Amino acid sequence: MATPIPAPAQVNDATALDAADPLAEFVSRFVASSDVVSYLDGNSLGRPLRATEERFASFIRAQWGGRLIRSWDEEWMELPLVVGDRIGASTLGAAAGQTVVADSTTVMLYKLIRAAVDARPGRSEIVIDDDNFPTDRFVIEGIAAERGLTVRWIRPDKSAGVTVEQVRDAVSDSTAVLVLSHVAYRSGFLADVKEITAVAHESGALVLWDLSHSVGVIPTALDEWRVDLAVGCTYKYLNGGPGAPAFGYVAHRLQSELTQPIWGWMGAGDVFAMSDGYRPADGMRRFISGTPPVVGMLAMQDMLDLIDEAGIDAIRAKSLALTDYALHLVDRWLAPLGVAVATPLEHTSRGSHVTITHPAFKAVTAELWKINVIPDFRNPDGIRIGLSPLSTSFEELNRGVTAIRNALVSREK
Ligand SMILES: Cc1ncc(COP(=O)(O)O)c(C=O)c1O
Ligand SMILES: Nc1c(O)cccc1C(=O)C[C@H](N)C(=O)O
Repeated sequence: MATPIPAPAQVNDATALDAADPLAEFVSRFVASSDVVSYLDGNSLGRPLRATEERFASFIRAQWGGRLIRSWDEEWMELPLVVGDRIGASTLGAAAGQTVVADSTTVMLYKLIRAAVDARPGRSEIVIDDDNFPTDRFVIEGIAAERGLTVRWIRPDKSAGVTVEQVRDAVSDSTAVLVLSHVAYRSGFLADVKEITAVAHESGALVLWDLSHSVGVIPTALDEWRVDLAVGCTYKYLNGGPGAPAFGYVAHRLQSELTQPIWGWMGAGDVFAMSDGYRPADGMRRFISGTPPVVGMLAMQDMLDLIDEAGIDAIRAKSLALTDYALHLVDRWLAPLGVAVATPLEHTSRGSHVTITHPAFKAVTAELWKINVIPDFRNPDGIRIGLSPLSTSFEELNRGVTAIRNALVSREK
C-alpha cells in the first residue's frame, strides 16, 4: 500500500523565513544560473560571486596584462601569506603569520602530516577515523607506509562523529599525530575541536584538523583552542572556484620545529639566491613549495570580503536556520516516505549540510540533476543537502526538498 503523503508545507513557510532573514540580500551578489531550480551543493563547489567577474577582468587587464612579470615583486610573491592571513582573521581565529595558501588540500595534508610525524620521532602511530574523507585516509596510509608507522583507526558510528571519549581511548604516548575533520563530510557531525585537541595534547601528540567542511560557515578559534595544524579547501564555502588552492595553518610555536617534505625553491630562505642546498625560510613561507597559484587565489578574496561584511557569526546563525528548516521539511515530507536523517539534530553537533538516506537515493539524485535540482549523492545511500548560507535562500531549499519528495512519490506509484 502506498504511504500516505502529508500535505506540502505552506509556500509561505519559506517566503516568511526569507523575509525575516537579515542576510537575504547577499543571495543576489552571486552569479545567477538561470536553469538551476535548486543548488544544494555549495559545500562541494561554491557559486561564483558577481564581483569576481570584474576581479578577473581587471586582473587580466591591469596585473597580468599590464604589469606582467613585475607583479611578482609588486604583489604575487606575498599573496599566499596575505590571503592566508585574511582567511585566518575572517574565519579561523588565527593571528597573522600562521596561515598560508598553496597546493591542493591533498598535498597540503601530506606536507603538514609528514612534518608533524617527523617532529615526533620514536612515536609509532597516526590516529584517524575510518569515516574521514578518502584523501585524508589515503594520505595517512601513504605516510605510514613511507615512515614505517601504524595507522590506528577510530570507528565512529556512521551517523555520528568522533567523540572526546573515543579520542581518549585511541591516543597514547605512541601517537605522533591525530588527524580529524571538524565537520564530517558524510554525516555533517561537528567535532569538539577544543576538547579533542586538549585530550590529544595530554599524550604529547600533535593534532591536525581538516576544516574543509567548516571554513567560512563555522567560526573557529584556532589560536585560543591551541590547535597545532589545520588545512582546508577554499572552493567550498570560500567560493574560490574549481581547483582553488588549499590553506594550511601552523601555530607559531611549531613553525621552526617543523620541516615539510617538499623542498621547493619558493619555500627557501632566499628564493632568488639560487643557492646550493635547501634552507627553509622562516615562518609560514617554509610551507610553500612551488610557484604560488595566483589565479586560484583571486575569487576567494571576494568571498572573504563578503564574509567580513556579513560577519561569520551571522553566517553560522543562518546556516543553523537553514539546516533546521531542511530537517523540518524532511521530517514533514520525507520521513513518511522512508527517508532517515544521518545528521545530528543538536546545533552544537551540526555542520552546514544535512545528510538523509534512502535506498533509492542514487537513482533519485540522477533524476534530480536532470531537472536541474542539484544536491549530491554520497555512497552508499545518502543525499547531502549542502547549505551555503550567503548564496542559498529558504525558497531555494524548499524547492529542492519538494523535488526530492516528488521524485520519491512518483516511484511509489
Ligand atoms: C574533508 C576533505 N578533505 C579534502 C578534500 C579534497 O582535497 P583536494 O582539494 O585535494 O581534492 C575534500 C573534498 O574534496 C574534503 O571533503
Ligand atoms: N573536490 C571535488 C572535486 O574536485 C570534484 C567533485 C567533488 C569534489 C568535492 O569537493 C567532494 C567533497 N569534498 C565531498 O565532501 O564529498
